[in-house]
Amino acid sequence: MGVSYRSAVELSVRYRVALAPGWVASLAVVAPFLAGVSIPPALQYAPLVVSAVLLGLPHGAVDHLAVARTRGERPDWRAIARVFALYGVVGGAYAVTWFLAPAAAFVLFIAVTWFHWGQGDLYALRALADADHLRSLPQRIGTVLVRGGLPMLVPLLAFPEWYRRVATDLVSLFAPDAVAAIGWAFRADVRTALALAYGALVVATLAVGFARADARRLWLLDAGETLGLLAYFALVPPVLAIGVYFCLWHSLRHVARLLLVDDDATAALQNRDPSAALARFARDAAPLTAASLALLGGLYFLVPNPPGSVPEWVALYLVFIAVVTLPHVVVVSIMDREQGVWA
Ligand SMILES: CC1=C(/C=C/C(C)=C/C=C/C(C)=C/C=O)C(C)(C)CCC1
Ligand SMILES: [Fe+2]
Repeated sequence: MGVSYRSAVELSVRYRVALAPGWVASLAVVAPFLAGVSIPPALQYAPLVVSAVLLGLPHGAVDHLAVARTRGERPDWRAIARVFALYGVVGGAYAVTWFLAPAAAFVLFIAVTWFHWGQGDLYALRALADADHLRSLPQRIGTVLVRGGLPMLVPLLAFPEWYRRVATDLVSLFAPDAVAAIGWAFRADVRTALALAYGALVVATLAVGFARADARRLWLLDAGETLGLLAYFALVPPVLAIGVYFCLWHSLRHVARLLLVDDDATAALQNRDPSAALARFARDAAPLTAASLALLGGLYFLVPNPPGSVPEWVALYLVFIAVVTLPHVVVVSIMDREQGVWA
């Protein structure tokens, strides 16, 4: 079975709306670093802050409508209630885990994001770019691990001290000493072993894809994105790199996916009116984005060591993102199954 999607929307529109902005943004962000210009650390937090209202947080705020729409149904209150229950149970349990075992919760956050951002790119390659070289399940698993490893592993290899600082900021909201439990991850021998294993996976996955590709152009797109992001995450400090990637790569691609399961938004895209399609998304996402920000405010009062600086507020925001990402991954995995992304 092949992946199912709305081929009704032309490839050029899918490229322009979903894929090109991420390419342009990552090139624009990497350029100053190649030129040796440094960006003040305070400014590096800006994209993550912006992601709370633009694309980032909102991309998950349509989950309550997404499963029904993917199945070609109108979301009724039962469908919506099921997703709310999922968020309450899975997100609630994970929130409790942050209080009880923050270091373990952090490691789980990295692992879940690794999978989730990889799965997003698998969909984008197959359904948005029409790539045909990922023919077997092992290739798809390899691609998910490679794509998710770009934002989650490459920064650990290239900027271990930044990575440790952010990990410390998150864990310290709950227990300042607990970060010692993940000190092993920053050791040179561990990072070298991870780099070798990951490098081998990248080469193997791209090589098998090359051998199986009918359309070399689309394999080139995959290889170009992979190696381009590898350079991007190796050169741009991670808070900035991940902030931009989160909004304009992962979230934008997922928003495009949501537009393609919404009949009215799809019609707008067919009419080459992406603004009308995005306006529909904004309307759908606004209520739960606002509710999420209120919950984030509530979390401030619950953590043992509330934030007092921008990095600490961003850490609190990331903990909140972690909690909502776990149920979000369940929703996206159901969409994957319905759309045959892995099949
Ligand atoms: C900011 C940052 C990090 C983590 C970011 C994560 C894990 C973000 C996850 C966002 C999600 C899951 C969004 C939903 O789709 C690292 C890697 C510790 C390195 C230092 C900078
Ligand atoms: Fe997502």
